[in-house]
Amino acid sequence: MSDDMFKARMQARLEKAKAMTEEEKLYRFNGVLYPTLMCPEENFKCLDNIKAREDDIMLAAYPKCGFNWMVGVLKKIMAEGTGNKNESKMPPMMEFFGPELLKVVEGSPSPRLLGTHLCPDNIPKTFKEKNPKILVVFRNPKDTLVSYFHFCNSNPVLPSKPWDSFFTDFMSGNVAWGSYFDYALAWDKRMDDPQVLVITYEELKQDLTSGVRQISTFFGFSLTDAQIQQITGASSFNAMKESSANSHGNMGQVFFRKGEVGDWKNHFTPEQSQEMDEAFNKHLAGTKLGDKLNYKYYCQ
Ligand SMILES: Nc1ncnc2c1ncn2[C@@H]1O[C@H](COP(=O)(O)OS(=O)(=O)O)[C@@H](OP(=O)(O)O)[C@H]1O
Repeated sequence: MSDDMFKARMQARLEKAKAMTEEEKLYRFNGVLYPTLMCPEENFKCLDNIKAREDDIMLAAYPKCGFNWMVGVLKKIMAEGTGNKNESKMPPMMEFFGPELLKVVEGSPSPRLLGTHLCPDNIPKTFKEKNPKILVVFRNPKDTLVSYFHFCNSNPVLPSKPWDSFFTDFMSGNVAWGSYFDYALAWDKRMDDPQVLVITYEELKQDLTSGVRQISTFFGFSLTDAQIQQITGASSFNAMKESSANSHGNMGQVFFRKGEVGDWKNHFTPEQSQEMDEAFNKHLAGTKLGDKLNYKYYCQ
Protein backbone atom coordinates (compact mmCIF):
# COMPACT_ATOMS: atom_id res chain seq x y z
CA MET A 1 0.00 0.00 0.00
CA SER A 2 1.38 3.40 -0.93
CA ASP A 3 1.51 6.38 1.41
CA ASP A 4 -1.20 8.03 -0.69
CA MET A 5 -3.52 5.05 -0.26
CA PHE A 6 -2.80 5.07 3.47
CA LYS A 7 -3.57 8.79 3.65
CA ALA A 8 -6.86 8.30 1.79
CA ARG A 9 -7.81 5.44 4.11
CA MET A 10 -7.05 7.58 7.19
CA GLN A 11 -9.14 10.42 5.76
CA ALA A 12 -12.04 8.02 5.21
CA ARG A 13 -11.77 6.84 8.83
CA LEU A 14 -11.82 10.41 10.11
CA GLU A 15 -14.97 11.03 8.06
CA LYS A 16 -16.57 7.84 9.39
CA ALA A 17 -15.68 8.86 12.95
CA LYS A 18 -17.70 12.05 12.55
CA ALA A 19 -20.86 10.00 12.08
CA MET A 20 -20.23 7.78 15.15
CA THR A 21 -21.40 8.32 18.71
CA GLU A 22 -18.66 8.63 21.34
CA GLU A 23 -19.65 5.18 22.72
CA GLU A 24 -19.26 3.53 19.31
CA LYS A 25 -15.65 4.67 18.99
CA LEU A 26 -14.34 1.98 21.35
CA TYR A 27 -15.22 -1.71 21.46
CA ARG A 28 -14.04 -4.61 23.55
CA PHE A 29 -11.90 -7.43 22.17
CA ASN A 30 -10.82 -10.20 24.57
CA GLY A 31 -11.82 -7.98 27.48
CA VAL A 32 -9.78 -4.92 26.43
CA LEU A 33 -11.07 -1.70 24.82
CA TYR A 34 -9.69 -0.73 21.39
CA PRO A 35 -10.52 2.01 18.84
CA THR A 36 -13.23 0.57 16.59
CA LEU A 37 -11.97 2.20 13.39
CA MET A 38 -8.23 1.69 13.89
CA CYS A 39 -8.20 -1.85 15.31
CA PRO A 40 -11.27 -3.72 14.01
CA GLU A 41 -11.60 -7.37 14.98
CA GLU A 42 -10.42 -8.31 11.48
CA ASN A 43 -7.01 -6.81 12.31
CA PHE A 44 -6.61 -9.00 15.39
CA LYS A 45 -7.70 -12.09 13.45
CA CYS A 46 -5.15 -11.53 10.72
CA LEU A 47 -2.43 -10.77 13.29
CA ASP A 48 -2.62 -14.49 14.12
CA ASN A 49 -0.85 -15.02 10.78
CA ILE A 50 2.00 -12.55 11.22
CA LYS A 51 5.41 -14.20 11.14
CA ALA A 52 7.98 -12.68 13.47
CA ARG A 53 11.67 -12.63 12.57
CA GLU A 54 14.59 -12.82 14.99
CA ASP A 55 15.96 -9.56 13.65
CA ASP A 56 12.71 -7.58 13.83
CA ILE A 57 13.18 -4.31 15.67
CA MET A 58 10.27 -4.10 18.07
CA LEU A 59 8.87 -1.10 19.88
CA ALA A 60 6.28 -1.39 22.63
CA ALA A 61 4.59 1.38 24.57
CA TYR A 62 1.37 2.08 26.40
CA PRO A 63 -0.45 4.93 24.59
CA LYS A 64 1.06 8.40 25.02
CA CYS A 65 4.34 7.19 26.54
CA GLY A 66 6.55 8.29 23.63
CA PHE A 67 5.82 5.77 20.86
CA ASN A 68 6.02 8.25 17.96
CA TRP A 69 9.16 9.80 19.41
CA MET A 70 10.84 6.39 19.44
CA VAL A 71 9.55 5.54 15.94
CA GLY A 72 11.37 8.67 14.77
CA VAL A 73 14.54 7.74 16.66
CA LEU A 74 14.51 4.11 15.53
CA LYS A 75 13.92 4.99 11.88
CA LYS A 76 16.92 7.32 11.99
CA ILE A 77 19.10 4.76 13.78
CA MET A 78 18.11 2.10 11.24
CA ALA A 79 18.77 4.47 8.31
CA GLU A 80 22.26 5.26 9.61
CA GLY A 81 22.97 1.67 10.66
CA THR A 82 21.77 -0.08 7.50
CA GLY A 83 22.14 2.67 4.87
CA ASN A 84 18.47 2.17 3.90
CA LYS A 85 16.05 4.99 4.62
CA ASN A 86 12.46 4.01 5.50
CA GLU A 87 10.40 6.77 3.87
CA SER A 88 7.02 5.19 4.69
CA LYS A 89 4.53 7.41 6.49
CA MET A 90 2.48 4.45 7.70
CA PRO A 91 2.69 3.94 11.46
CA PRO A 92 4.50 0.64 12.16
CA MET A 93 1.71 -0.32 14.58
CA MET A 94 0.85 -3.97 14.14
CA GLU A 95 -2.74 -3.78 15.39
CA PHE A 96 -3.46 -1.12 12.73
CA PHE A 97 -2.23 -3.28 9.85
CA GLY A 98 -5.16 -5.33 8.58
CA PRO A 99 -4.77 -7.92 5.79
CA GLU A 100 -3.39 -5.65 3.03
CA LEU A 101 -0.71 -3.95 5.07
CA LEU A 102 0.22 -7.23 6.70
CA LYS A 103 1.08 -8.57 3.23
CA VAL A 104 3.35 -5.56 2.66
CA VAL A 105 5.02 -6.16 6.02
CA GLU A 106 5.52 -9.85 5.25
CA GLY A 107 7.30 -8.91 2.02
CA SER A 108 9.50 -6.24 3.59
CA PRO A 109 13.22 -6.82 3.91
CA SER A 110 14.88 -7.22 7.32
CA PRO A 111 15.28 -5.54 9.67
CA ARG A 112 11.65 -4.47 9.98
CA LEU A 113 10.42 -1.92 12.50
CA LEU A 114 7.29 -3.24 14.22
CA GLY A 115 5.50 -1.45 17.01
CA THR A 116 2.53 -2.04 19.26
CA HIS A 117 0.51 -0.69 22.18
CA LEU A 118 -0.69 -4.23 22.93
CA CYS A 119 -0.11 -5.56 26.41
CA PRO A 120 2.83 -8.01 26.16
CA ASP A 121 0.51 -10.95 26.97
CA ASN A 122 -1.52 -10.07 23.84
CA ILE A 123 1.42 -9.68 21.42
CA PRO A 124 1.17 -12.52 18.86
CA LYS A 125 2.92 -15.71 20.08
CA THR A 126 5.26 -15.81 17.09
CA PHE A 127 7.19 -12.92 18.71
CA LYS A 128 7.72 -15.05 21.81
CA GLU A 129 9.05 -17.88 19.65
CA LYS A 130 11.43 -15.77 17.49
CA ASN A 131 12.25 -13.55 20.48
CA PRO A 132 13.39 -10.37 18.67
CA LYS A 133 14.72 -7.46 20.73
CA ILE A 134 12.11 -5.06 22.09
CA LEU A 135 12.45 -1.44 23.13
CA VAL A 136 9.80 -0.51 25.69
CA VAL A 137 9.24 3.15 26.40
CA PHE A 138 7.42 4.15 29.58
CA ARG A 139 6.22 7.43 31.02
CA ASN A 140 5.06 8.48 34.47
CA PRO A 141 1.32 7.77 34.82
CA LYS A 142 0.27 11.35 35.62
CA ASP A 143 1.74 12.85 32.44
CA THR A 144 0.58 9.81 30.44
CA LEU A 145 -2.99 10.44 31.63
CA VAL A 146 -2.82 14.14 30.71
CA SER A 147 -1.41 13.40 27.27
CA TYR A 148 -4.05 10.71 26.70
CA PHE A 149 -6.84 13.09 27.78
CA HIS A 150 -5.78 15.70 25.21
CA PHE A 151 -5.31 13.07 22.52
CA CYS A 152 -8.82 11.66 23.03
CA ASN A 153 -10.24 15.16 22.80
CA SER A 154 -8.42 16.01 19.59
CA ASN A 155 -8.37 12.72 17.68
CA PRO A 156 -11.80 12.10 16.07
CA VAL A 157 -11.41 8.29 16.12
CA LEU A 158 -11.28 8.31 19.94
CA PRO A 159 -14.12 9.30 22.28
CA SER A 160 -14.00 12.86 23.68
CA LYS A 161 -14.50 13.12 27.42
CA PRO A 162 -14.47 15.86 30.04
CA TRP A 163 -11.40 15.76 32.33
CA ASP A 164 -13.07 14.22 35.40
CA SER A 165 -14.67 11.35 33.55
CA PHE A 166 -11.49 10.66 31.54
CA PHE A 167 -9.60 10.55 34.84
CA THR A 168 -12.05 7.96 36.21
CA ASP A 169 -11.85 5.88 33.01
CA PHE A 170 -8.03 5.91 33.00
CA MET A 171 -7.84 4.90 36.65
CA SER A 172 -10.18 1.96 36.06
CA GLY A 173 -8.55 0.89 32.79
CA ASN A 174 -11.61 1.84 30.72
CA VAL A 175 -9.59 3.46 27.96
CA ALA A 176 -8.28 2.17 24.63
CA TRP A 177 -5.60 -0.55 25.15
CA GLY A 178 -6.70 -1.03 28.76
CA SER A 179 -5.11 -0.36 32.11
CA TYR A 180 -1.78 1.47 32.42
CA PHE A 181 -1.12 -0.52 35.59
CA ASP A 182 -1.82 -3.94 34.04
CA TYR A 183 0.43 -2.97 31.15
CA ALA A 184 3.24 -1.86 33.47
CA LEU A 185 2.97 -4.96 35.65
CA ALA A 186 3.19 -7.21 32.60
CA TRP A 187 6.46 -5.54 31.47
CA ASP A 188 7.81 -5.49 35.01
CA LYS A 189 8.11 -9.29 34.71
CA ARG A 190 10.58 -8.83 31.84
CA MET A 191 12.80 -6.14 33.34
CA ASP A 192 15.78 -8.56 33.53
CA ASP A 193 15.23 -10.04 30.07
CA PRO A 194 18.31 -9.26 27.91
CA GLN A 195 16.04 -9.04 24.83
CA VAL A 196 14.12 -6.15 26.43
CA LEU A 197 15.31 -2.58 26.90
CA VAL A 198 13.06 -0.45 29.08
CA ILE A 199 13.67 3.27 28.87
CA THR A 200 11.58 6.12 30.27
CA TYR A 201 10.29 9.26 28.62
CA GLU A 202 11.76 11.25 31.52
CA GLU A 203 15.25 9.73 31.04
CA LEU A 204 15.07 10.57 27.36
CA LYS A 205 14.02 14.15 28.09
CA GLN A 206 16.94 14.48 30.45
CA ASP A 207 19.63 13.04 28.18
CA LEU A 208 18.47 12.11 24.68
CA THR A 209 22.04 11.61 23.41
CA SER A 210 22.72 8.79 25.83
CA GLY A 211 19.25 7.34 25.16
CA VAL A 212 19.94 7.26 21.41
CA ARG A 213 23.35 5.66 22.04
CA GLN A 214 21.87 3.05 24.37
CA ILE A 215 19.09 2.18 21.90
CA SER A 216 21.48 1.87 18.93
CA THR A 217 23.87 -0.36 20.88
CA PHE A 218 20.97 -2.50 22.13
CA PHE A 219 19.86 -3.20 18.55
CA GLY A 220 23.41 -3.96 17.46
CA PHE A 221 24.20 -0.78 15.49
CA SER A 222 27.58 0.81 16.13
CA LEU A 223 27.10 4.43 15.16
CA THR A 224 29.69 7.18 15.35
CA ASP A 225 29.37 10.06 17.81
CA ALA A 226 28.56 12.34 14.88
CA GLN A 227 25.72 10.03 13.81
CA ILE A 228 24.38 9.88 17.37
CA GLN A 229 24.48 13.67 17.64
CA GLN A 230 22.76 14.13 14.31
CA ILE A 231 19.95 11.73 15.32
CA THR A 232 19.59 13.44 18.72
CA GLY A 233 19.29 16.88 17.11
CA ALA A 234 16.64 15.70 14.68
CA SER A 235 14.67 13.96 17.47
CA SER A 236 14.13 16.86 19.85
CA PHE A 237 10.49 17.77 20.45
CA ASN A 238 10.79 21.00 18.46
CA ALA A 239 12.50 19.31 15.52
CA MET A 240 9.88 16.55 15.37
CA LYS A 241 6.98 18.97 15.81
CA GLU A 242 8.34 21.12 12.98
CA SER A 243 8.54 18.17 10.61
CA SER A 244 5.27 16.63 11.84
CA ALA A 245 3.20 17.84 8.86
CA ASN A 246 5.49 15.73 6.71
CA SER A 247 5.64 12.73 9.07
CA HIS A 248 2.03 12.75 10.37
CA GLY A 249 0.05 14.94 7.93
CA ASN A 250 -2.97 16.81 9.37
CA MET A 251 -2.56 15.03 12.71
CA GLY A 252 1.02 16.29 13.24
CA GLN A 253 0.14 18.96 15.80
CA VAL A 254 -2.05 16.45 17.65
CA PHE A 255 0.68 13.83 18.03
CA PHE A 256 3.33 16.42 18.98
CA ARG A 257 1.39 18.45 21.55
CA LYS A 258 3.59 19.79 24.35
CA GLY A 259 6.39 17.27 24.94
CA GLU A 260 7.09 18.15 28.56
CA VAL A 261 7.52 16.44 31.89
CA GLY A 262 5.20 17.63 34.68
CA ASP A 263 2.19 18.95 32.72
CA TRP A 264 0.05 16.93 35.19
CA LYS A 265 0.48 19.78 37.68
CA ASN A 266 -1.70 21.92 35.39
CA HIS A 267 -4.52 19.36 35.35
CA PHE A 268 -4.79 17.17 38.47
CA THR A 269 -6.81 18.28 41.51
CA PRO A 270 -5.12 17.47 44.86
CA GLU A 271 -7.64 14.62 45.31
CA GLN A 272 -6.88 13.16 41.87
CA SER A 273 -3.18 13.43 42.57
CA GLN A 274 -3.63 11.52 45.80
CA GLU A 275 -5.76 8.89 44.11
CA MET A 276 -3.00 8.30 41.54
CA ASP A 277 -0.35 8.18 44.31
CA GLU A 278 -2.38 5.51 46.08
CA ALA A 279 -2.87 3.50 42.88
CA PHE A 280 0.85 3.70 42.09
CA ASN A 281 1.71 2.57 45.62
CA LYS A 282 -0.74 -0.29 45.40
CA HIS A 283 0.34 -1.59 41.99
CA LEU A 284 3.89 -0.54 41.23
CA ALA A 285 5.73 0.67 44.34
CA GLY A 286 8.68 -1.61 45.07
CA THR A 287 8.69 -3.21 41.60
CA LYS A 288 11.71 -2.78 39.32
CA LEU A 289 9.69 -0.81 36.80
CA GLY A 290 8.12 1.26 39.58
CA ASP A 291 11.62 2.19 40.79
CA LYS A 292 12.72 3.02 37.27
CA LEU A 293 9.80 5.43 36.86
CA ASN A 294 11.17 7.49 39.79
CA TYR A 295 7.61 8.33 40.81
CA LYS A 296 8.46 10.40 43.87
CA TYR A 297 10.62 12.73 41.80
CA TYR A 298 8.35 13.14 38.81
CA CYS A 299 4.88 12.77 40.33
CA GLN A 300 4.94 14.04 43.91
N1 LIG B 1 10.58 14.35 20.35
C1 LIG B 1 9.77 14.35 21.40
N2 LIG B 1 10.21 14.78 22.61
C2 LIG B 1 9.39 14.78 23.68
N3 LIG B 1 8.10 14.38 23.65
C3 LIG B 1 7.62 13.92 22.49
C4 LIG B 1 8.42 13.88 21.31
N4 LIG B 1 7.66 13.38 20.31
C5 LIG B 1 6.45 13.15 20.82
N5 LIG B 1 6.41 13.47 22.13
C6 LIG B 1 5.26 13.41 23.04
O1 LIG B 1 4.85 12.07 23.24
C7 LIG B 1 3.44 12.05 23.52
C8 LIG B 1 2.74 11.16 22.52
O2 LIG B 1 3.02 9.85 22.84
P1 LIG B 1 2.86 8.66 21.80
O3 LIG B 1 3.58 8.94 20.58
O4 LIG B 1 3.21 7.41 22.55
O5 LIG B 1 1.30 8.68 21.51
S1 LIG B 1 0.47 7.54 20.74
O6 LIG B 1 -0.21 6.76 21.80
O7 LIG B 1 1.32 6.70 19.94
O8 LIG B 1 -0.53 8.30 19.96
C9 LIG B 1 2.96 13.51 23.41
O9 LIG B 1 3.05 14.05 24.72
P2 LIG B 1 2.23 15.34 25.18
O10 LIG B 1 2.82 16.51 24.45
O11 LIG B 1 2.48 15.44 26.66
O12 LIG B 1 0.80 15.12 24.89
C10 LIG B 1 4.02 14.06 22.47
O13 LIG B 1 4.11 15.46 22.48
